[in-house]
Amino acid sequence: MLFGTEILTTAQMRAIESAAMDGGELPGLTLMERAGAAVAGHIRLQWPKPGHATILCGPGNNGGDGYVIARLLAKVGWRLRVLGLDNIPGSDAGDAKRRWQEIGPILPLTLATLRESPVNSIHVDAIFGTGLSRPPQDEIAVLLRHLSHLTRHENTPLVAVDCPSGLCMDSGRWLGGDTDPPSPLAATLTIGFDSPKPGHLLASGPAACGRLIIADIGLRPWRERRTRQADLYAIWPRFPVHDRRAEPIRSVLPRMLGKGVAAGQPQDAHKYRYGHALIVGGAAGQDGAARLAARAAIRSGAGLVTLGLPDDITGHGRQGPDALMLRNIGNAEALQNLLTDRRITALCLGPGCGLRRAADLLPTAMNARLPCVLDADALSALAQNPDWVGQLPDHCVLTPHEGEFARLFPDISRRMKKPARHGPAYSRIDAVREAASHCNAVVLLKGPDSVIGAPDGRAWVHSAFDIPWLATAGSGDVLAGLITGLLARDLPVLEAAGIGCLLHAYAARLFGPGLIADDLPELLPRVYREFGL
Ligand SMILES: NC(=O)C1=CN([C@@H]2O[C@H](COP(=O)(O)OP(=O)(O)OC[C@H]3O[C@@H](n4cnc5c(N)ncnc54)[C@H](O)[C@@H]3O)[C@@H](O)[C@H]2O)[C@@H](O)CC1
Ligand SMILES: Nc1ncnc2c1ncn2[C@@H]1O[C@H](COP(=O)(O)OP(=O)(O)O)[C@@H](O)[C@H]1O
Ligand SMILES: [K+]
Repeated sequence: MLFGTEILTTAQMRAIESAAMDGGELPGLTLMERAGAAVAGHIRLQWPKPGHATILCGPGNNGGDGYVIARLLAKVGWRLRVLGLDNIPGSDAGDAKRRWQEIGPILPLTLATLRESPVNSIHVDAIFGTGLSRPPQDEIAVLLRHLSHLTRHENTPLVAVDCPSGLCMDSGRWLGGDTDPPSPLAATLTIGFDSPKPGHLLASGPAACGRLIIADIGLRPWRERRTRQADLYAIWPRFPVHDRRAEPIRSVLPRMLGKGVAAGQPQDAHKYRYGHALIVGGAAGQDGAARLAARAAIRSGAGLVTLGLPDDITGHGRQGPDALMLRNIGNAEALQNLLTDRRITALCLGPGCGLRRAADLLPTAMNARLPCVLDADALSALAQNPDWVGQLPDHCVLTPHEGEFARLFPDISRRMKKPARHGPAYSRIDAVREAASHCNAVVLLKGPDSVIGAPDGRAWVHSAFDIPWLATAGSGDVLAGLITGLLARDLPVLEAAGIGCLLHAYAARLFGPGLIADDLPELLPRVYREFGL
């Protein structure tokens, strides 16, 4: 099942470009003209009145795009300063450069020439693209430092061609050497080509790119002709994509979430057909977390949801929807007894559980061999007992935030945090894939750039940089409950985690700032309506 927008690594992008060029069907210079024309077109949309532009052209094909942009803007009345370096003779970039030189001069790409640009000039960064493999050095490093200052502190508009220079497009991390620390650019607009790259969506990428647009340069036939199945998707693009590749997700959702005839369900369906989720929470004072999870589970469309709390608090007056069933789960034995009910189809352990209780209940929860979500304290209990990692049931989702991930997978986390000295740098996607394969479970590493990885290597990225208000106490508990509800409803495990992540963020997007976690489950019916369910 494929949906979302495919993310291409830089190596995959290069392979697709080569396939197009090698067949002679799409010469490199034509691709470069299309890339340059796409950027020039978006510059004109953003600034309809011709003004002044400073185009910074690097040594490779990214620089070649820059010369095309210069030529096309000059044609429609823009005033230009073009700064460039030597190009490899005979390259497409060399040809693009010569065509520009028939119109105007090229000044050296140095700090001194950059400083002479008029203050009202927009700047176009065509220095490095996906070919950057080591940290920028010497004169270019100095120039990028100044450009970083202009974009971050002087509000200089910057248009990045493919990506802001210095960013590793496989990880979204700035490449930095020992002597030249990274100079983070903050572009106004980034125009990427054909498909998003990991660097557009992860880590420092989104803040560096500003508004992201993915432009069509006619590579779709070669992208689709590949024999290997795609395994990396952006599941909710916050960027306009040139074609409608994101569309299928809308058609998959009704099938997965809808109930009744229209969704292909038998007409005699009853609540047990939609699953029974068990959410196990903790002691008084912390029981809110499990209550939030249970609310989300029942709003996921699960047929029944049971909230299991310790003996001492289930009797203390009810809170939350009356639709929830309450059970006393005082210890592992009580959990074991409850789990003999074969109608329970998924389990969530962790939110508000407390570490001791989570550690006490976790072996029993794992032994049930049910689809399950382990969150919060259950993850800490797992981190303290690394032997248990090998005993996780088949359909298991771990939902760590960065701190929990570091406790669970300290070596992987250290690799992810080591300074990025060369590309492709170790990314959140690499880390999650490694973790998922290590524990044979789906791992959802939460954050503004959530990555969901399956043990078979499939991975989905969800970008939530546009909704910082989702980072609010209890929102992770809601996510855990929502995923549990979807698992109870028999969604495959990667889909349950990914779609849970998507619906959760979509609810936050609908609500806007001021959101508290309690609002999220109540917004789910509106989210389903927006998806046409
Ligand atoms: N025909 C193609 O392959 C197309 C490429 N396009 C553009 O080309 C870009 C990729 O081009 P390239 O692969 O030439 O690479 P880039 O233009 O991104 O830059 C890499 C160039 O700089 C050198 N380099 C790498 N790191 C360096 C460093 N730290 N200091 C100094 N030099 C360094 C590399 O050896 C290479 O020559 C894309 O981002 C896109 O903008 C587009 O024109 C579409 C078509
Ligand atoms: N900066 C951010 N922007 C958008 N979403 C975020 C950001 N940081 C975290 N999130 C999301 O918010 C939720 C927080 O979960 P978690 O850290 O478990 O919080 P809690 O334990 O308080 O429930 C996750 O879904 C995560 O992906
Ligand atoms: K660039």
